[in-house]
Amino acid sequence: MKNDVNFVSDYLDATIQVLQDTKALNEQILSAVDIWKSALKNGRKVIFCGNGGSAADAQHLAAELMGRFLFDRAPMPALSLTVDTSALTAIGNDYGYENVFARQLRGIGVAGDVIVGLSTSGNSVNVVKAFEVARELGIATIGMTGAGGGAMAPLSDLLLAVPHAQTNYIQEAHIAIGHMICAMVEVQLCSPKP
Ligand SMILES: O=C(CO)[C@@H](O)[C@H](O)[C@H](O)[C@H](O)COP(=O)(O)O
Ligand SMILES: [Zn+2]
Repeated sequence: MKNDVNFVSDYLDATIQVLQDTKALNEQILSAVDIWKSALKNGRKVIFCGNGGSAADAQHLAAELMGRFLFDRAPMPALSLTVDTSALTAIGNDYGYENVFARQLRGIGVAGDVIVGLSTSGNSVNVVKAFEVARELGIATIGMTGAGGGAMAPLSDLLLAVPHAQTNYIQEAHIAIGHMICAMVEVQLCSPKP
């Protein structure tokens, strides 16, 4: 790979292809915008979770809403369940890693919130368990996954399944989708501060 002169070009071609194929999710992405907007308009919040690179994406997207995306405006309530190392280690240690998101969601989630679970396989058990709790509490579930959606598919009110099977390419499409949703929610819900 070190001497593969085509690697960069081939990699980017593959990324571009996955992003092209992600256009097939147009309707679902617009539906996600409506779900986020409706939660935020009702004073509810957008909650994110995921593992590894998807944990980074979860935090990244929550920060776009709490901070700013394209322009200065009021903060939108959002958080990621991946950020509190004390909660993650205590819950992981005492109740098992599979419960790290579900237990936090049970603690802070209320009906009308929305949870966005990012998992390229769709099979990360801690995200699946969070979706089960969300269903119990009346929290809308948006799954951001790879092709098929795995175990999250039947638990997702809305599934954004990037049509690819390889984690890195799926993650690259996830962050593009997340950014698009943030942009549309911000423009449709907020006025720029004068
Ligand atoms: O970022 C990457 C790979 O690009 C890794 O950290 C990756 O997120 C981890 O292996 C995750 O545990 C994968 O979990 P998931 O996407 O199947 O839920
Ligand atoms: Zn990664």
